[in-house]
Amino acid sequence: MRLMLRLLTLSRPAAGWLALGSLAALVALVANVALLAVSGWFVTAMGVAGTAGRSMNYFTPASLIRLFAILRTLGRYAERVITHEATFRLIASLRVWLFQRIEPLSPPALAAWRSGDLGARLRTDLDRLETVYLRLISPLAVALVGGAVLVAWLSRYSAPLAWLEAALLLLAGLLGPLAVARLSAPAARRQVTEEALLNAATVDLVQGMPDCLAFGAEAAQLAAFDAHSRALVRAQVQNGRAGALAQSLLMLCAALALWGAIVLAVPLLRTGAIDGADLVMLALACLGGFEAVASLPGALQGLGGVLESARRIFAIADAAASPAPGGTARSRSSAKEGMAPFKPRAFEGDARSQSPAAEGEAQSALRATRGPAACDIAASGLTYTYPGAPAPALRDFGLTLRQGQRIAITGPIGCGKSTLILLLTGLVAPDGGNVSLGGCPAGDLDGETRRGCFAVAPQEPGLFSGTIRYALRLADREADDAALWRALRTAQLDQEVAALPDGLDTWIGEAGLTLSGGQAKRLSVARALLRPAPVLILDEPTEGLDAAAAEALLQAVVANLAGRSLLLITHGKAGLALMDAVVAVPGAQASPPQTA
Ligand SMILES: Nc1ncnc2c1ncn2[C@@H]1O[C@H](COP(=O)(O)OP(=O)(O)OP(=O)(O)O)[C@@H](O)[C@H]1O
Repeated sequence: MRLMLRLLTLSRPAAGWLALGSLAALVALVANVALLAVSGWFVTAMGVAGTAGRSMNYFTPASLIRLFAILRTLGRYAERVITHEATFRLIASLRVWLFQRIEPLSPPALAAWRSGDLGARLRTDLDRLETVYLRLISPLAVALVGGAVLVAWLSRYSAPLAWLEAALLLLAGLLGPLAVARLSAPAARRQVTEEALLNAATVDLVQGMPDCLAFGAEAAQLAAFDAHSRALVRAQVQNGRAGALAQSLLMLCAALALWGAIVLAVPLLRTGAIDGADLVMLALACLGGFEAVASLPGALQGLGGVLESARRIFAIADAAASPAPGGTARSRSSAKEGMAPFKPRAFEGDARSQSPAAEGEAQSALRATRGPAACDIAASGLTYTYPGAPAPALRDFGLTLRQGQRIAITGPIGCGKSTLILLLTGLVAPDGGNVSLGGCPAGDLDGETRRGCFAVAPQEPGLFSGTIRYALRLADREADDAALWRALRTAQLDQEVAALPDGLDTWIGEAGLTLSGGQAKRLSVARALLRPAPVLILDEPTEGLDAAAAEALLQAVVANLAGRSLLLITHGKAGLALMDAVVAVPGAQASPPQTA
């Protein structure tokens, strides 16, 4: 019930449209029942009049039939257009709502969800909510009002007939389907879960295919896939049976209503309270009334699955809203209440990088556009443990990086160097310690402002399916081709891109699969260079490059920093001589600080 109320609350923006669509559906329903009843009455009355050799006014019923036929068509058209439009808009906005809710989930929190399962929640589960709005709420309202109107009209002729119709409508449209839905709820829930599992297994299978083949594990993977597929089919069959049962009950009740109407109306005919044409009209109206509840069995039967989808959607939305373990959930709002919004100082440059030699092309490009803001970083006592991890990934770490400084972070594998990036950029909240950016406590900044301080080339480059131009413009949508080529040149990738037949328009495939590891890395570096942020963070940018290429890349990057700070995370020796200091993460052997 709570889930249903939350779903109804979410539909509030489209409530007006859904009400209008329901009104159109009501008009179509009433017109249809009236059309059936009046047609039956008219044909019978004409037959009786013809047999008796009497004349009758057929203009009025013929006009009514035409009117009801037009109203039915218009009503159905309007109902389809309005409710579908409203529902699709609602689902689209719900998708954005959910995306905005999960966006602040830090990468480690999102890593707990399988990507296929996340996709299923964002797509299939959300789409399934359409059933609630389109096939349940609106039809239920129409059935209640339309059924009440019909029963009230029938009661003018015969109270028992009205009661019988009401009882059968209730049984076929509500009680029966609810009972069937209750019986089939476990299967409905299983269907949703199995669909999601199959989705996740499909993604895993496709993404991990090369490894499966390499290790000869494809049979085991396919067996798991097959098991989910069979479980899904079993759940679908059970649901199909339950649906057939509810539909059969509906048809049985409609037939009973027809026969009940005849049985109850015959005595009225005998007493002269109604004539033969009225009897046919009442019987057909009773039968036609079942259109009001025709869609409810299917909708109610799917309710278990819909509620399961809603539960899955709210589970992930609530996970994003609840505080991260040991810290607060990342802020989605702009500055917190009462806090002054972060205003980065205008960038004035750094003496070390202001020499004409050091002032590269990137600097002039950045000055021509927005120019970086200054952002001194001061971090102290940073400690973070990943959810479920037995020990902190980073413990009591401190760092000071003045605007324009270049610092290398070194340390052994797994000592928390990449975790430091997540903590600085606010993608995870520290369990302990503080970060200040531009003299402002980082916790007071909204996510966008905070992330705006950094341009990051992560250890695992996140490249979308698209062209090289598309990948680069993710960092700066306004960057022209000249700027893209400058960034590629600094990242030592321009010659390789220029040699491609399509150049910047070369398609790099899903996750940059058509690129080598080193090329993907350098593309990610070029992308970070394009972002006009005051702090550049490069996580193992030289991985996969030989010593000379690694040195050349870092020399070019440093020459084109244009006053930006550089945080270089590295295992290697390349570029260390260009740094102002080398900081070892606790636990690692500290290298003596070096000056450029
Ligand atoms: N999402 C995660 N969930 C749980 N533990 C994680 C997660 N990401 C990293 N870790 C763990 O945290 C520790 C620090 O990881 P991190 O990637 O920060 O190390 P690193 O110093 O960058 O390693 P490398 O030198 O291999 O790049 C490691 O022990 C790692 O296994």
